[in-house]
Amino acid sequence: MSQAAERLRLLSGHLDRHAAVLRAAPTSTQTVTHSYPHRFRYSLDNSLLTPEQRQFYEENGFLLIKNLVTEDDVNKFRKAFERICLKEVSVPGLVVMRDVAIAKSEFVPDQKAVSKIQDFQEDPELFRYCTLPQILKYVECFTGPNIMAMHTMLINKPPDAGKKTSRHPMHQDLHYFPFRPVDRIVCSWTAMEKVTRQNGCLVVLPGTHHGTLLVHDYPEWEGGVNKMYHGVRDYDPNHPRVHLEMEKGDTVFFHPLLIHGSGMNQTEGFRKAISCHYASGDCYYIDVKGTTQENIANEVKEIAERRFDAGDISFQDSWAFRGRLVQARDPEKQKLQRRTLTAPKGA
Ligand SMILES: CC(C)CC(=O)SCCNC(=O)CCNC(=O)[C@H](O)C(C)(C)COP(=O)(O)OP(=O)(O)OC[C@H]1O[C@@H](n2cnc3c(N)ncnc32)[C@H](O)[C@@H]1OP(=O)(O)O
Ligand SMILES: Nc1ncnc2c1ncn2[C@@H]1O[C@H](COP(=O)(O)OP(=O)(O)OP(=O)(O)O)[C@@H](O)[C@H]1O
Ligand SMILES: O=C(O)CCC(=O)C(=O)O
Ligand SMILES: [Fe+2]
Ligand SMILES: [Mg+2]
Repeated sequence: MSQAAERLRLLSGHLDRHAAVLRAAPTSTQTVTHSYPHRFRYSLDNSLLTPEQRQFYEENGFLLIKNLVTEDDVNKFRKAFERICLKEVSVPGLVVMRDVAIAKSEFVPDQKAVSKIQDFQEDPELFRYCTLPQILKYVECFTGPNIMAMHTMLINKPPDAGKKTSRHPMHQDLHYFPFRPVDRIVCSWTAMEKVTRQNGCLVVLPGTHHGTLLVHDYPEWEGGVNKMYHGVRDYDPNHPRVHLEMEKGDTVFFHPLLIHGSGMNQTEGFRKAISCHYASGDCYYIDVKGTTQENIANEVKEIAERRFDAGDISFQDSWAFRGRLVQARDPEKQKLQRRTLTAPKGA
Protein backbone atom coordinates (compact mmCIF):
# COMPACT_ATOMS: atom_id res chain seq x y z
CA MET A 1 0.00 0.00 0.00
CA SER A 2 1.34 3.48 -0.87
CA GLN A 3 2.09 5.91 1.91
CA ALA A 4 -0.78 8.14 0.86
CA ALA A 5 -3.24 5.25 0.79
CA GLU A 6 -2.03 4.11 4.17
CA ARG A 7 -2.52 7.61 5.57
CA LEU A 8 -6.01 7.72 4.10
CA ARG A 9 -6.82 4.32 5.60
CA LEU A 10 -5.64 5.38 9.03
CA LEU A 11 -7.50 8.66 8.72
CA SER A 12 -10.77 7.04 7.70
CA GLY A 13 -10.37 4.53 10.52
CA HIS A 14 -9.93 7.47 12.84
CA LEU A 15 -13.01 9.20 11.41
CA ASP A 16 -15.09 6.04 11.79
CA ARG A 17 -14.15 5.74 15.42
CA HIS A 18 -14.82 9.42 15.86
CA ALA A 19 -18.28 9.06 14.31
CA ALA A 20 -19.00 6.05 16.50
CA VAL A 21 -18.14 8.05 19.60
CA LEU A 22 -20.43 10.83 18.46
CA ARG A 23 -23.28 8.45 17.78
CA ALA A 24 -22.85 6.92 21.20
CA ALA A 25 -22.76 10.33 22.84
CA PRO A 26 -25.35 11.13 25.48
CA THR A 27 -28.11 13.60 24.73
CA SER A 28 -26.27 16.63 26.16
CA THR A 29 -24.59 17.39 22.84
CA GLN A 30 -23.45 20.81 23.91
CA THR A 31 -20.55 19.55 26.01
CA VAL A 32 -19.74 16.89 23.41
CA THR A 33 -19.40 19.39 20.54
CA HIS A 34 -16.69 21.34 22.32
CA SER A 35 -14.49 18.31 22.77
CA TYR A 36 -14.57 17.36 19.06
CA PRO A 37 -13.13 20.32 17.16
CA HIS A 38 -13.02 18.44 13.83
CA ARG A 39 -16.75 18.19 13.78
CA PHE A 40 -16.92 21.86 12.84
CA ARG A 41 -15.20 23.03 9.74
CA TYR A 42 -17.33 25.96 8.66
CA SER A 43 -17.97 27.78 11.92
CA LEU A 44 -15.86 28.78 14.90
CA ASP A 45 -16.53 28.28 18.59
CA ASN A 46 -18.83 31.03 19.74
CA SER A 47 -21.48 31.76 22.30
CA LEU A 48 -24.08 33.11 19.87
CA LEU A 49 -25.25 30.25 17.68
CA THR A 50 -27.33 27.52 19.23
CA PRO A 51 -25.96 24.01 18.61
CA GLU A 52 -28.80 23.54 16.10
CA GLN A 53 -27.96 26.72 14.20
CA ARG A 54 -24.29 25.81 14.07
CA GLN A 55 -25.05 22.30 12.89
CA PHE A 56 -27.44 23.70 10.28
CA TYR A 57 -24.77 25.94 8.77
CA GLU A 58 -22.24 23.11 8.80
CA GLU A 59 -24.65 20.86 6.94
CA ASN A 60 -26.40 23.31 4.64
CA GLY A 61 -24.00 26.23 4.13
CA PHE A 62 -26.47 28.95 5.09
CA LEU A 63 -28.29 30.30 8.11
CA LEU A 64 -31.36 32.52 8.03
CA ILE A 65 -31.88 34.91 10.93
CA LYS A 66 -35.28 36.52 11.04
CA ASN A 67 -35.80 40.21 11.73
CA LEU A 68 -32.12 41.04 12.22
CA VAL A 69 -32.12 44.53 10.71
CA THR A 70 -34.70 47.03 11.93
CA GLU A 71 -37.37 48.49 9.71
CA ASP A 72 -35.96 51.92 10.46
CA ASP A 73 -32.47 50.99 9.23
CA VAL A 74 -33.79 49.30 6.10
CA ASN A 75 -35.81 52.43 5.32
CA LYS A 76 -32.70 54.56 5.74
CA PHE A 77 -30.78 52.33 3.32
CA ARG A 78 -33.63 52.58 0.83
CA LYS A 79 -33.51 56.35 1.09
CA ALA A 80 -29.73 56.42 0.58
CA PHE A 81 -30.13 54.25 -2.51
CA GLU A 82 -32.81 56.53 -3.89
CA ARG A 83 -30.57 59.57 -3.47
CA ILE A 84 -27.82 57.85 -5.41
CA CYS A 85 -30.21 56.95 -8.21
CA LEU A 86 -31.52 60.52 -8.34
CA LYS A 87 -27.89 61.67 -8.54
CA GLU A 88 -28.35 63.80 -5.42
CA VAL A 89 -25.10 62.34 -4.15
CA SER A 90 -22.14 60.91 -5.94
CA VAL A 91 -20.10 58.21 -4.26
CA PRO A 92 -16.44 57.63 -5.15
CA GLY A 93 -15.76 54.14 -6.46
CA LEU A 94 -19.44 53.22 -6.80
CA VAL A 95 -20.38 50.92 -9.68
CA VAL A 96 -23.88 51.40 -11.03
CA MET A 97 -25.28 48.64 -13.17
CA ARG A 98 -28.39 48.61 -15.30
CA ASP A 99 -30.00 45.37 -16.40
CA VAL A 100 -28.68 44.39 -19.79
CA ALA A 101 -32.20 44.45 -21.27
CA ILE A 102 -32.73 48.00 -19.95
CA ALA A 103 -29.18 49.24 -20.66
CA LYS A 104 -29.69 48.37 -24.29
CA SER A 105 -32.96 50.32 -24.45
CA GLU A 106 -33.95 53.86 -23.51
CA PHE A 107 -32.20 55.53 -20.58
CA VAL A 108 -34.46 56.43 -17.67
CA PRO A 109 -32.56 58.61 -15.18
CA ASP A 110 -34.02 57.32 -11.92
CA GLN A 111 -33.84 54.21 -9.81
CA LYS A 112 -35.91 52.27 -12.33
CA ALA A 113 -32.89 52.04 -14.54
CA VAL A 114 -30.56 50.73 -11.86
CA SER A 115 -30.48 47.00 -11.22
CA LYS A 116 -27.56 46.93 -8.84
CA ILE A 117 -25.00 49.14 -7.17
CA GLN A 118 -21.69 47.75 -6.03
CA ASP A 119 -18.83 49.06 -3.94
CA PHE A 120 -20.65 51.54 -1.72
CA GLN A 121 -17.86 51.43 0.88
CA GLU A 122 -17.48 55.23 0.58
CA ASP A 123 -21.15 55.95 1.27
CA PRO A 124 -21.35 56.36 5.05
CA GLU A 125 -25.06 55.58 5.29
CA LEU A 126 -25.07 52.45 3.13
CA PHE A 127 -21.79 51.25 4.57
CA ARG A 128 -23.34 51.45 8.03
CA TYR A 129 -25.09 48.22 7.00
CA CYS A 130 -21.69 46.46 6.97
CA THR A 131 -20.91 47.65 10.48
CA LEU A 132 -24.21 46.85 12.20
CA PRO A 133 -23.24 45.15 15.49
CA GLN A 134 -25.96 42.51 15.23
CA ILE A 135 -24.65 41.47 11.79
CA LEU A 136 -20.99 41.46 12.84
CA LYS A 137 -21.83 39.25 15.81
CA TYR A 138 -22.99 36.54 13.40
CA VAL A 139 -20.20 37.20 10.89
CA GLU A 140 -17.63 36.67 13.62
CA CYS A 141 -18.89 33.08 14.08
CA PHE A 142 -17.54 32.35 10.59
CA THR A 143 -14.62 34.75 10.11
CA GLY A 144 -13.31 35.16 13.63
CA PRO A 145 -12.80 38.53 15.36
CA ASN A 146 -10.76 40.30 12.66
CA ILE A 147 -13.26 41.23 9.98
CA MET A 148 -12.87 42.88 6.59
CA ALA A 149 -15.89 44.01 4.56
CA MET A 150 -14.67 43.02 1.09
CA HIS A 151 -17.62 43.49 -1.22
CA THR A 152 -20.77 45.56 -0.91
CA MET A 153 -23.86 45.42 -3.04
CA LEU A 154 -27.45 46.67 -3.18
CA ILE A 155 -29.49 44.66 -5.62
CA ASN A 156 -32.58 46.29 -7.12
CA LYS A 157 -33.85 43.40 -9.21
CA PRO A 158 -36.07 45.00 -11.85
CA PRO A 159 -39.37 43.65 -13.13
CA ASP A 160 -38.30 41.33 -15.89
CA ALA A 161 -38.35 43.15 -19.20
CA GLY A 162 -39.54 39.97 -20.93
CA LYS A 163 -36.17 38.43 -21.72
CA LYS A 164 -35.54 36.71 -18.37
CA THR A 165 -32.42 38.84 -17.88
CA SER A 166 -33.50 39.61 -14.31
CA ARG A 167 -32.40 36.11 -13.33
CA HIS A 168 -29.09 35.56 -11.65
CA PRO A 169 -27.62 32.25 -12.79
CA MET A 170 -26.60 29.63 -10.26
CA HIS A 171 -23.11 30.42 -9.02
CA GLN A 172 -20.61 30.25 -6.18
CA ASP A 173 -19.43 33.65 -4.98
CA LEU A 174 -15.90 32.32 -4.44
CA HIS A 175 -15.49 32.42 -8.22
CA TYR A 176 -15.05 36.20 -7.83
CA PHE A 177 -12.66 36.14 -4.88
CA PRO A 178 -8.86 35.79 -5.00
CA PHE A 179 -8.57 35.32 -1.25
CA ARG A 180 -8.60 32.37 1.10
CA PRO A 181 -9.16 30.37 3.22
CA VAL A 182 -12.63 29.78 1.90
CA ASP A 183 -14.26 28.87 5.19
CA ARG A 184 -13.36 32.24 6.71
CA ILE A 185 -15.48 34.11 4.13
CA VAL A 186 -19.21 34.71 4.54
CA CYS A 187 -21.94 36.73 2.86
CA SER A 188 -24.72 38.53 4.68
CA TRP A 189 -27.76 39.27 2.54
CA THR A 190 -30.67 41.25 3.97
CA ALA A 191 -34.10 41.52 2.40
CA MET A 192 -35.16 45.18 2.09
CA GLU A 193 -38.77 44.13 1.58
CA LYS A 194 -40.67 40.87 1.43
CA VAL A 195 -38.92 38.60 -1.06
CA THR A 196 -40.80 35.73 -2.61
CA ARG A 197 -40.51 33.25 -5.42
CA GLN A 198 -42.62 35.71 -7.43
CA ASN A 199 -40.19 38.62 -7.19
CA GLY A 200 -37.05 36.49 -7.47
CA CYS A 201 -35.91 35.44 -4.02
CA LEU A 202 -32.58 33.69 -3.48
CA VAL A 203 -32.52 30.04 -4.48
CA VAL A 204 -29.92 27.83 -2.81
CA LEU A 205 -28.69 24.28 -3.24
CA PRO A 206 -28.18 23.21 0.39
CA GLY A 207 -24.95 21.39 1.20
CA THR A 208 -23.13 22.37 -2.00
CA HIS A 209 -20.56 24.25 0.11
CA HIS A 210 -19.11 20.81 0.87
CA GLY A 211 -17.91 20.67 -2.74
CA THR A 212 -15.15 22.50 -4.55
CA LEU A 213 -15.11 25.62 -6.71
CA LEU A 214 -16.65 24.69 -10.05
CA VAL A 215 -16.08 26.00 -13.57
CA HIS A 216 -18.12 29.17 -14.21
CA ASP A 217 -18.99 30.82 -17.50
CA TYR A 218 -21.75 32.85 -19.14
CA PRO A 219 -24.91 30.77 -19.38
CA GLU A 220 -26.31 30.36 -22.86
CA TRP A 221 -29.49 32.35 -22.33
CA GLU A 222 -31.38 33.48 -25.40
CA GLY A 223 -32.43 36.88 -24.03
CA GLY A 224 -28.89 37.85 -23.02
CA VAL A 225 -27.09 37.86 -19.71
CA ASN A 226 -25.71 40.62 -17.54
CA LYS A 227 -22.05 41.48 -17.54
CA MET A 228 -20.06 39.18 -15.24
CA TYR A 229 -23.09 37.08 -14.33
CA HIS A 230 -21.24 33.82 -14.72
CA GLY A 231 -23.01 30.61 -13.79
CA VAL A 232 -21.82 27.17 -12.76
CA ARG A 233 -21.38 25.33 -16.00
CA ASP A 234 -22.50 21.94 -14.73
CA TYR A 235 -24.46 21.39 -11.60
CA ASP A 236 -26.78 18.57 -10.74
CA PRO A 237 -30.23 19.76 -11.89
CA ASN A 238 -31.77 17.19 -9.55
CA HIS A 239 -30.10 18.60 -6.46
CA PRO A 240 -32.80 19.77 -4.03
CA ARG A 241 -33.42 23.53 -4.23
CA VAL A 242 -34.63 25.80 -1.50
CA HIS A 243 -36.36 29.10 -2.28
CA LEU A 244 -35.48 31.48 0.54
CA GLU A 245 -38.59 33.57 1.01
CA MET A 246 -37.86 36.33 3.52
CA GLU A 247 -39.48 39.28 5.25
CA LYS A 248 -38.04 42.78 5.33
CA GLY A 249 -35.03 42.80 7.66
CA ASP A 250 -34.49 39.02 7.60
CA THR A 251 -30.86 38.17 6.90
CA VAL A 252 -29.23 35.09 5.48
CA PHE A 253 -25.56 34.27 6.04
CA PHE A 254 -24.05 31.93 3.49
CA HIS A 255 -20.80 30.22 2.56
CA PRO A 256 -18.95 31.31 -0.62
CA LEU A 257 -19.09 27.82 -2.13
CA LEU A 258 -22.85 27.48 -1.68
CA ILE A 259 -24.44 27.31 -5.13
CA HIS A 260 -27.16 29.95 -5.34
CA GLY A 261 -28.91 32.24 -7.76
CA SER A 262 -32.16 34.11 -8.05
CA GLY A 263 -35.13 33.74 -10.31
CA MET A 264 -36.96 36.09 -12.57
CA ASN A 265 -38.81 39.03 -11.03
CA GLN A 266 -42.36 38.45 -12.20
CA THR A 267 -43.83 41.41 -10.32
CA GLU A 268 -44.06 45.12 -11.13
CA GLY A 269 -41.88 46.11 -8.18
CA PHE A 270 -38.12 46.27 -7.81
CA ARG A 271 -36.97 43.56 -5.42
CA LYS A 272 -34.37 45.07 -3.11
CA ALA A 273 -31.68 43.46 -1.00
CA ILE A 274 -28.46 44.73 0.55
CA SER A 275 -25.44 42.55 1.06
CA CYS A 276 -21.84 42.43 2.15
CA HIS A 277 -19.16 39.78 1.77
CA TYR A 278 -16.88 39.55 4.74
CA ALA A 279 -13.56 37.80 5.12
CA SER A 280 -11.26 37.27 8.03
CA GLY A 281 -8.51 39.89 8.13
CA ASP A 282 -6.17 36.93 8.39
CA CYS A 283 -7.08 35.77 4.89
CA TYR A 284 -4.41 36.11 2.20
CA TYR A 285 -4.55 36.73 -1.53
CA ILE A 286 -3.89 33.96 -4.02
CA ASP A 287 -2.79 34.07 -7.65
CA VAL A 288 -5.64 32.69 -9.79
CA LYS A 289 -3.55 32.25 -12.93
CA GLY A 290 -4.10 28.82 -14.40
CA THR A 291 -7.23 28.23 -12.30
CA THR A 292 -10.94 28.28 -13.21
CA GLN A 293 -11.05 31.88 -11.91
CA GLU A 294 -8.83 33.21 -14.68
CA ASN A 295 -11.81 34.12 -16.88
CA ILE A 296 -13.44 36.39 -14.30
CA ALA A 297 -10.05 37.81 -13.23
CA ASN A 298 -9.43 38.94 -16.82
CA GLU A 299 -12.86 40.57 -17.07
CA VAL A 300 -12.48 42.40 -13.76
CA LYS A 301 -8.97 43.56 -14.67
CA GLU A 302 -10.15 44.85 -18.02
CA ILE A 303 -13.04 46.84 -16.54
CA ALA A 304 -10.90 48.21 -13.67
CA GLU A 305 -8.16 49.37 -16.05
CA ARG A 306 -10.75 51.05 -18.26
CA ARG A 307 -12.49 52.74 -15.34
CA PHE A 308 -9.34 54.03 -13.71
CA ASP A 309 -7.56 54.59 -17.00
CA ALA A 310 -4.59 52.77 -15.53
CA GLY A 311 -2.16 50.35 -17.11
CA ASP A 312 -1.92 47.44 -14.80
CA ILE A 313 -4.45 46.75 -12.08
CA SER A 314 -4.32 43.19 -10.86
CA PHE A 315 -7.37 41.19 -9.80
CA GLN A 316 -5.99 41.23 -6.24
CA ASP A 317 -5.49 45.01 -6.35
CA SER A 318 -9.10 45.47 -7.39
CA TRP A 319 -10.10 43.78 -4.12
CA ALA A 320 -7.46 45.44 -1.96
CA PHE A 321 -8.86 48.90 -2.93
CA ARG A 322 -12.31 47.99 -1.79
CA GLY A 323 -11.76 46.01 1.40
CA ARG A 324 -12.39 47.87 4.66
CA LEU A 325 -11.60 46.75 8.16
CA VAL A 326 -14.80 46.72 10.22
CA GLN A 327 -13.71 44.91 13.36
CA ALA A 328 -10.26 44.12 14.72
CA ARG A 329 -8.92 42.23 17.69
CA ASP A 330 -5.57 42.07 15.99
CA PRO A 331 -4.93 45.12 13.77
CA GLU A 332 -1.39 44.01 12.91
CA LYS A 333 -2.62 40.94 11.17
CA GLN A 334 -4.80 42.45 8.44
CA LYS A 335 -3.22 40.63 5.53
CA LEU A 336 -6.04 41.46 3.13
CA GLN A 337 -5.20 45.13 3.42
CA ARG A 338 -1.53 44.55 2.82
CA ARG A 339 -2.17 42.35 -0.19
CA THR A 340 -0.03 39.37 0.65
CA LEU A 341 0.17 37.58 -2.66
CA THR A 342 1.63 34.27 -1.72
CA ALA A 343 -0.05 31.70 0.39
CA PRO A 344 1.73 30.69 3.57
CA LYS A 345 3.26 27.22 3.48
CA GLY A 346 0.80 24.43 4.04
CA ALA A 347 -2.25 26.65 3.40
C1 LIG B 1 -19.98 37.82 -5.40
C2 LIG B 1 -20.30 38.93 -6.35
C3 LIG B 1 -19.03 39.67 -6.80
C4 LIG B 1 -21.08 38.38 -7.50
C5 LIG B 1 -21.52 39.42 -8.47
O1 LIG B 1 -21.71 40.52 -8.16
S1 LIG B 1 -21.81 38.89 -10.05
C6 LIG B 1 -22.06 40.33 -11.01
C7 LIG B 1 -20.89 41.16 -11.07
N1 LIG B 1 -21.16 42.12 -12.04
C8 LIG B 1 -20.43 43.16 -12.12
O2 LIG B 1 -19.53 43.37 -11.34
C9 LIG B 1 -20.80 44.10 -13.23
C10 LIG B 1 -20.69 45.48 -12.71
N2 LIG B 1 -21.12 46.37 -13.71
C11 LIG B 1 -20.31 47.16 -14.40
O3 LIG B 1 -19.11 47.13 -14.21
C12 LIG B 1 -20.94 48.13 -15.35
O4 LIG B 1 -22.29 48.24 -15.07
C13 LIG B 1 -20.74 47.75 -16.84
C14 LIG B 1 -21.39 46.43 -17.18
C15 LIG B 1 -19.23 47.68 -17.15
C16 LIG B 1 -21.36 48.86 -17.70
O5 LIG B 1 -20.98 50.11 -17.17
P1 LIG B 1 -20.82 51.41 -18.06
O6 LIG B 1 -19.67 51.22 -18.96
O7 LIG B 1 -20.80 52.58 -17.13
O8 LIG B 1 -22.21 51.46 -18.80
P2 LIG B 1 -22.59 51.99 -20.21
O9 LIG B 1 -24.02 52.34 -20.10
O10 LIG B 1 -21.65 53.06 -20.66
O11 LIG B 1 -22.44 50.73 -21.16
C17 LIG B 1 -21.24 50.33 -21.76
C18 LIG B 1 -21.52 49.08 -22.55
O12 LIG B 1 -21.89 48.01 -21.63
C19 LIG B 1 -23.18 47.52 -21.96
N3 LIG B 1 -23.84 47.17 -20.71
C20 LIG B 1 -24.34 48.00 -19.80
N4 LIG B 1 -24.85 47.33 -18.78
C21 LIG B 1 -24.67 46.04 -19.08
C22 LIG B 1 -25.01 44.85 -18.42
N5 LIG B 1 -25.65 44.86 -17.26
N6 LIG B 1 -24.67 43.69 -18.99
C23 LIG B 1 -24.03 43.64 -20.15
N7 LIG B 1 -23.69 44.73 -20.83
C24 LIG B 1 -24.01 45.91 -20.30
C25 LIG B 1 -23.86 48.66 -22.70
O13 LIG B 1 -24.89 48.21 -23.48
C26 LIG B 1 -22.71 49.20 -23.48
O14 LIG B 1 -22.46 48.35 -24.57
P3 LIG B 1 -22.23 48.90 -26.06
O15 LIG B 1 -23.43 49.75 -26.34
O16 LIG B 1 -20.95 49.69 -25.96
O17 LIG B 1 -22.14 47.69 -26.90
N1 LIG C 1 -33.53 27.63 -17.78
C1 LIG C 1 -32.66 27.85 -16.82
N2 LIG C 1 -31.36 27.56 -17.01
C2 LIG C 1 -30.45 27.80 -16.06
N3 LIG C 1 -30.77 28.34 -14.86
C3 LIG C 1 -32.02 28.66 -14.62
C4 LIG C 1 -33.04 28.43 -15.57
N4 LIG C 1 -34.22 28.85 -15.05
C5 LIG C 1 -33.93 29.30 -13.84
N5 LIG C 1 -32.63 29.20 -13.58
C6 LIG C 1 -31.94 29.63 -12.36
O1 LIG C 1 -32.52 28.91 -11.29
C7 LIG C 1 -32.69 29.77 -10.17
C8 LIG C 1 -34.13 29.83 -9.76
O2 LIG C 1 -34.92 30.36 -10.79
P1 LIG C 1 -36.47 30.45 -10.71
O3 LIG C 1 -36.86 31.32 -9.56
O4 LIG C 1 -37.00 30.73 -12.06
O5 LIG C 1 -36.79 29.01 -10.22
P2 LIG C 1 -38.05 28.19 -10.37
O6 LIG C 1 -37.95 27.16 -9.32
O7 LIG C 1 -38.13 27.77 -11.79
O8 LIG C 1 -39.18 29.20 -9.97
P3 LIG C 1 -40.46 29.62 -10.79
O9 LIG C 1 -41.16 28.36 -11.09
O10 LIG C 1 -41.12 30.52 -9.84
O11 LIG C 1 -39.92 30.30 -12.04
C9 LIG C 1 -32.11 31.09 -10.61
O12 LIG C 1 -30.77 31.16 -10.20
C10 LIG C 1 -32.22 31.07 -12.11
O13 LIG C 1 -31.29 31.93 -12.70
O1 LIG D 1 -29.84 39.22 -4.90
C1 LIG D 1 -29.62 38.40 -5.77
O2 LIG D 1 -30.33 38.25 -6.73
C2 LIG D 1 -28.41 37.53 -5.64
C3 LIG D 1 -27.19 38.19 -6.11
C4 LIG D 1 -25.98 37.36 -5.97
O3 LIG D 1 -26.02 36.23 -5.62
C5 LIG D 1 -24.70 37.97 -6.28
O4 LIG D 1 -24.66 39.10 -6.80
O5 LIG D 1 -23.68 37.33 -6.03
FE1 LIG E 1 -23.96 35.46 -5.32
MG1 LIG F 1 -38.35 29.35 -13.34
